[in-house]
Amino acid sequence: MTPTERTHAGPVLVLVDHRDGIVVDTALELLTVARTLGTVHALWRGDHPDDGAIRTLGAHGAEIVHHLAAPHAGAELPAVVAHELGGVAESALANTVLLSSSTRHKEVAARTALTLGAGLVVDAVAVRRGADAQIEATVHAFAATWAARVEVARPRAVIAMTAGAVTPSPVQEALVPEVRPHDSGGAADVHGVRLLERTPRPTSHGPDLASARVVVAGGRGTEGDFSAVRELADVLGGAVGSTRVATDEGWIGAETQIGQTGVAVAPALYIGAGVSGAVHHRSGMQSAGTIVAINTDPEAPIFELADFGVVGDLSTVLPQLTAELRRRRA
Ligand SMILES: Cc1cc2nc3c(=O)[nH]c(=O)nc-3n(C[C@H](O)[C@H](O)[C@H](O)COP(=O)(O)OP(=O)(O)OC[C@H]3O[C@@H](n4cnc5c(N)ncnc54)[C@H](O)[C@@H]3O)c2cc1C
Repeated sequence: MTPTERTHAGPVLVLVDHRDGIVVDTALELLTVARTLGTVHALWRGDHPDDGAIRTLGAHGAEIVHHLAAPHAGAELPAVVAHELGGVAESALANTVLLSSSTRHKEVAARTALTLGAGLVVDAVAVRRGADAQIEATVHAFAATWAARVEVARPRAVIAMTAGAVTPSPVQEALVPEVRPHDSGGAADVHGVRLLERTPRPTSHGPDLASARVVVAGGRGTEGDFSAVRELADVLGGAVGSTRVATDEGWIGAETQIGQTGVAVAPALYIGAGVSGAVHHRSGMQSAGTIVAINTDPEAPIFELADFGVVGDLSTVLPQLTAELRRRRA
């Protein structure tokens, strides 16, 4: 491959996640990274972004917002999102695509890379340009016991970034992005899959787990009673997480599971209550800024990585902690 073939120059396209029309933190993180790599384009799927959302995107460096109404059934299927993301990347001449490394978006990332013939990196915690403008990324491998630096060896790159890996920051002078409408490209079944049924799962009213700044997780030690975990998460404005034991037991929804086969989180604060710290769980939370462990067993492996530990019964410690936080806030 010649140096010209290897270049990743051109705009960087960011898939923007939003909730009820409000840009989520992970999207702001991606925009913050994107502008260190090149001109920033954002892809907004769903109802037209309102003025506030467009201002937020401009404040974080987006020069162009591509809008795709995506009104058809099955619009959220990864095959469909990937098809549309790839199409917009082609039309915008974007050789680099950034999206969040959530479970669903990893599939979108893989499919988009296939569509574009791009090099794919998932679970990236940092992205930069190398000496010859190639995209390089740092990924955490083997339950985050290794940090690996990789270079994308194709002219195009699709990078899925771990939530919370960077701190989002606005540009000094906000941009006023141009909004470009796009066609959604037809019904879902043209992409080889068709939506048969959609059943919303009951979710907590707290922030999104993958991008939450505070996560309070409960494990087997809760014995199925997550009320103290939820109360502490509420008072801290955090998300509730869990171990696989807790989800396998049916104590809490599978969408809260943190770890190798669950969600990877990197909050500023992780509190684990009745969680042993098994390697499969650690791989999803050990990038947290500060780790607090509450466990009756002083030999529990989670204490090896905890910044603060309490050896005690969570049914006593959590309510005390919650009460003290409430008292201080009052
Ligand atoms: C292929 C594979 C993939 C997996 N993927 C995941 C994954 O994604 N996420 C995940 O979490 N697990 C995963 N697991 C399971 C993982 O290996 C562990 O079994 C699991 O994380 C343990 O959950 P736990 O900490 O709740 O339970 P345990 O390991 O049983 O630990 C419970 C802890 O609670 C403490 N405790 C008990 N009572 C109290 C109390 N009253 N107060 C305070 N502490 C108390 C105990 O001392 C103990 O340390 C996976 C396993 C496999 C094989």
